Formats: sequence, structure tokens, C-alpha cells
Amino acid sequence: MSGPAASAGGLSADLAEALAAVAGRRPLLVASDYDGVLAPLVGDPSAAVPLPGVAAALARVAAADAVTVALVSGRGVADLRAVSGFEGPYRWIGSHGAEYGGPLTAELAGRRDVLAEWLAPLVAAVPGARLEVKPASVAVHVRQVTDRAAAAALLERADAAADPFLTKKPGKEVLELAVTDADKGSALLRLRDDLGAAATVYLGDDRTDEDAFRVLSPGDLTVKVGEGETAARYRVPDPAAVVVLLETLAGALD
Ligand SMILES: O=P(O)(O)OC[C@H]1O[C@H](O[C@H]2O[C@H](CO)[C@@H](O)[C@H](O)[C@H]2O)[C@H](O)[C@@H](O)[C@@H]1O
Repeated sequence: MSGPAASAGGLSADLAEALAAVAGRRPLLVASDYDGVLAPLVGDPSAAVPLPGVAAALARVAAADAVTVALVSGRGVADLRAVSGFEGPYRWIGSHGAEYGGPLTAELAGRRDVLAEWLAPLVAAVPGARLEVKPASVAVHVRQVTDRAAAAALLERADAAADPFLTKKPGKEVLELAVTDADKGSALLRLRDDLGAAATVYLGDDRTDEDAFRVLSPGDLTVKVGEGETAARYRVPDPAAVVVLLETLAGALD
């Protein structure tokens, strides 16, 4: 991954150069994760709103000729649309890739509901823990659990009891148990192929984004937001730097 040398606006000089280079490739796919990238992490998932400037920068990028913007989230698409407030000609990929072109089947919802019913009493027993029922998964959130030992024990219990037909998706202060094996990497490749994209930009901050970073090629541009090991080529410190990155990309595309 690139070194820390900073340029104007807080982007490293090599990232700024890479953005200028990728802006010349069309069709171009610009895809981003949501939580922790376009919206800072907060205690209540329903309060995670985009940073000022994000919506305008995304719209500028999407207005460029032969550029597609995609939102690729662990959230369900309906939730992502509502919480982000984004409106634009975007591709919406939710539930870690399980929601690609429309809603999921009732059969999957039934399996998810059984799972939610089983997890509910475990979560209710831990003050501050939160159960989020999503289209293809159930998420056990512990960000607001002050007893950290109890938080860890809850996540371990949910992890250990999950049957082999579920896909475990650990994330930031959360463990999701999914009823599909979809992942962001497979969804991103599908979208890239559907669009015939010559290059892809992907921004992400969490473990599930590593699936996307890993499937992309050296000619693509991958950016990890924040600390931690990553397969991404570049790094920015936080969502505020993502706004600068998107504005820089929009400027290069104009
Ligand atoms: O793929 P993403 O768009 O990054 O979504 C990942 C998960 O994001 C949400 O949880 C995370 O953000 C919350 C709000 O800031 C935070 O409270 C929580 O601790 C984080 O794990 C969302 O609630 C999940 O459904 C997404 O899968």
C-alpha cells in the first residue's frame, strides 16, 4: 500500500496522481461503501447521515460522461436510500451484494426471521446491544454496550451458535449472520462486467470491503478509509478525506 506522503487537501501525492489517471478511463465505475466512508460511524445505525459535501460530490462524479456511481453497502437498499437521502442516477447494491437488481425472495426472509427470533433474547439480555433485522441477514450490534466483556461474550455466543448454512460477516462492533453467501467482491465484479467498465474505483473501510478490494486489479483504484490491514492500494484517514477525494475525482472528470 502507498506511503503516507501528503499533498494539498490531505490526499497523498500518489493517490492524487492515481485519481487523475483513472479519470481518463471510460467507462468508469466509481463504487463506494456507505458507513464509515460516506457517513461517519455513530452509535445508532439509523442516525448515520452523510458528511456535508458528500451528496454534491457524488452527483458531480455521476454527471460525468460514461461514469457510473454505485453504492455498495451491507445495509438493505431501502434502508440505505432512506438513511443516506441520496438521490441520483446511482446503482444500489445492498445486503453485501445479495440485493443486486431487486428485492430478495420470501424464502430468504423466512429463514432470516427464524434467525432473528432465535437471536432476540440473547441480544435483549445485554444492555445497549441492538438487533438489526435486514433483508438477508440479522446484525448483532454492540457499539453501545458499555460492558465490553458482555459485548465480546454476546458476539462469541452468536458466532458459535450459527449453523453452517449461515455466512458470518464480522464488522465494526457488529456480527452479521447472513442467509446468503453474497459478498461485495462478487457483486462488484458482476456490476463491472454488466457495465463493461474499463476501470473501477472502490472506497471502503470495513472487513466486508476487503472482498471488493481483493477482486480488483492493479489498474483499478482501491482506497481504504481509516486504520487496519487492507488489500487496498491507497489509504485516507477518515470520511472527511473521502469528501476531498470525491471532489478531486470530480474535478479530474470535468
Ligand atoms: O457496508 P456498509 O455500508 O459500511 O454497512 C456496514 C454496516 O453499517 C452499519 O453498521 C455500522 O455503522 C453503524 C452506524 O454508524 C454503527 O453503529 C455500527 O457499529 C457499524 O457496524 C449498519 O447498521 C449495518 O447494517 C451495515 O451492515
